[in-house]
Amino acid sequence: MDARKRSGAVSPYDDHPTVRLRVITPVPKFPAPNPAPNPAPAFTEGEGGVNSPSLTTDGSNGTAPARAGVSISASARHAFRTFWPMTKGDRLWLVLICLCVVVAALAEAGAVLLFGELTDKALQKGSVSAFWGPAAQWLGVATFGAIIGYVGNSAAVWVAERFVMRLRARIFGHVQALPPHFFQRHRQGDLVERLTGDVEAIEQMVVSGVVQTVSAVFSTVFFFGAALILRWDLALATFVLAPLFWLAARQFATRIKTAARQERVADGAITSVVEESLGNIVLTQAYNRRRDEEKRLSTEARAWMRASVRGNRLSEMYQQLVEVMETVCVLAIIGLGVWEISEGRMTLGQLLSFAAFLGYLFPPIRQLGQLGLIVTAATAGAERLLEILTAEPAVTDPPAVTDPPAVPYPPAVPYPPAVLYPPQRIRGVVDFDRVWFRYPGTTPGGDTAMAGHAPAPHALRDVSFTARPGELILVTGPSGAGKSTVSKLLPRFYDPVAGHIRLDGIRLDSLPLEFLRERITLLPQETLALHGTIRENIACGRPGATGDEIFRAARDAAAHDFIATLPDGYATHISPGTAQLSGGQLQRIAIARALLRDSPVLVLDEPTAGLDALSARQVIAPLHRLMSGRTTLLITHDLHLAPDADRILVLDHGRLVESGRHEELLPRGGTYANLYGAGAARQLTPPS
Ligand SMILES: Nc1ncnc2c1ncn2[C@@H]1O[C@H](COP(=O)(O)OP(=O)(O)OP(=O)(O)O)[C@@H](O)[C@H]1O
Repeated sequence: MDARKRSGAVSPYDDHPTVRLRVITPVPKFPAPNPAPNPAPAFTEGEGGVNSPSLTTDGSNGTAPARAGVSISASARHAFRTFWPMTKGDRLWLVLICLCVVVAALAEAGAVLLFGELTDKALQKGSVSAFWGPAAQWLGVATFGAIIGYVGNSAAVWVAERFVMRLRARIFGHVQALPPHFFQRHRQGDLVERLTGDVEAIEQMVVSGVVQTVSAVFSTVFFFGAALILRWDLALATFVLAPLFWLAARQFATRIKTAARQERVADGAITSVVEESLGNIVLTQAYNRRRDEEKRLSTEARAWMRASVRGNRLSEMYQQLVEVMETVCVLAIIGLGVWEISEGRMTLGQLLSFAAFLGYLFPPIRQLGQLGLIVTAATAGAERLLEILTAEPAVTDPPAVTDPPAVPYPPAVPYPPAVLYPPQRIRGVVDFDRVWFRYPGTTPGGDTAMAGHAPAPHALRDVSFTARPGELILVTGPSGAGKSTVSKLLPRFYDPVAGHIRLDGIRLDSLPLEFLRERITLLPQETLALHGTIRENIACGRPGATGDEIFRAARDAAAHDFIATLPDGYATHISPGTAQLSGGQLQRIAIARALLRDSPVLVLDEPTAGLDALSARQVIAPLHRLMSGRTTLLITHDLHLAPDADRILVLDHGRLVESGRHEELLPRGGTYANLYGAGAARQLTPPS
């Protein structure tokens, strides 16, 4: 039996065979963006929900130093307390695994005692008949230990993977509810790294860490107990040396952690560079940026290599130092043993058993010292995840209510006399009532990135208008005027900072989010495709739609004909950024999806942007069909549809500066007339 091997890992960079075989990959430590102590977003035991307390996100890339003033052990305790509740449901398994670990350690201690007996009774005397009894017992104990070890290890892997799966699902669920600006401020590669590597690091602390601690503590107790029984005086002399291992681990902890943190940050940076580069391959090739991109990757790869080499070198140094210390201890004990044998106070079997116990005893002691390294490395991962978990969604569901809101808004248009809440049917009256809005994180003081800067102006200032069912409201204005912001407030990606938005007289923030988003269809500027077939891409407008309904929607969106010419027709696979379909074709699939959704309110954000004249013409008719009978907000620079609009809202610097029909606004010679004139001039100007 290889004592070193069974003892498990010697550094955070090694495998840990005793409990589970996962490479421990320590992670970088993130600062808490709030100066105040950060409350843990505890996973509540009952439903496993995530509280999202006061932490704001700062877009940090993880290279910042550790939280000032918070010791490693305090942040480890904080992280453990935060994630431990997630083991609920598996705790009985954990107890069972720990029992297996304890029994396996006991079996090993028994096997070593039997080895001593075998040496004294059979080996030293050269008696074959005395061999069989202890040999059979040893084999029995070893087989029993192996079976228990197998059961324990398999269960540990199962529980650990379940924990990882559950934690990843929770974090992913939380990330999906975060507002768009969160994703603009975090590189995708870094988020991917957190959802993979960091999640596994937490597992190392919460599940494997607990099992490893139990294993190490009990192994130490058993082997030390057995050594005491054999020769208490030698055993005590050995144990005096135990703090040496702890001291060595302490010396290396901080340096190993720093290297591990740098490696993890570099890992995320490499993923980001690859993703960004491949996602932008056209630009890269068209502008001959290949070498620049290679240089970018090489810079990150070098940082990763440096950190990885440094981490492994430290880890190796630690291992070798510990081995030398062990050798010194073993030699001292053997020297003492030889003296004891020569004096007739000890048998050879006892000495060999004692030396074997030492071989078994050192690794769990070393492991206990080194558990600190594993935990501090995992703590860094925990902090990175906590940063995500404490990022608050910009909007939340209202508390479940069945009654009408306490203060009903006096409707600007006649409503049904009794409004059920949430109403059975939404007519689609959209009402902006003195709405002010500023993007989160653009206020100085609210975001470290903004400190020392002037406040960003409000994206919307005191905007009021009403859109009724069947109306086409065209929202236009110069670039940066706040047009797209209107489209983000309606499906509640954000809430106004002042004023209210209402749907059929009900404040949006008092409607369940899912309910609201089912009734407001947004066609964003970028044409969005999901991974899947064209049929699935259309059907996601209304899950459960029949084949006929999908075909009808595709026909009305003028998409059926081109889909039918594709080799796999509706079964053609597309994905985000697909090059198989043109922008106009993708837009028509998006229109088919929206038609199928059949919601009373429609928000179209630049539906013809990026399309050539022919493609733009091809989507106009389907768009008209889509808009018919609904409340439509059409956000656009393109004023082709302006004469058809029931009202045109002109925004400038976040303010609603003009409102009226095309023929009313044009003669005023204001912002609208300028925009319309500029658009017409653009079309009349021949390309140079
Ligand atoms: N995520 C964001 N974070 C901070 N500020 C933002 C964000 N998105 C937009 N803004 C700012 O809000 C203002 C309004 O932006 P918006 O996108 O609504 O303008 P727009 O009229 O749609 O412009 P364009 O016609 O160029 O699309 C701009 O000053 C813009 O810089």
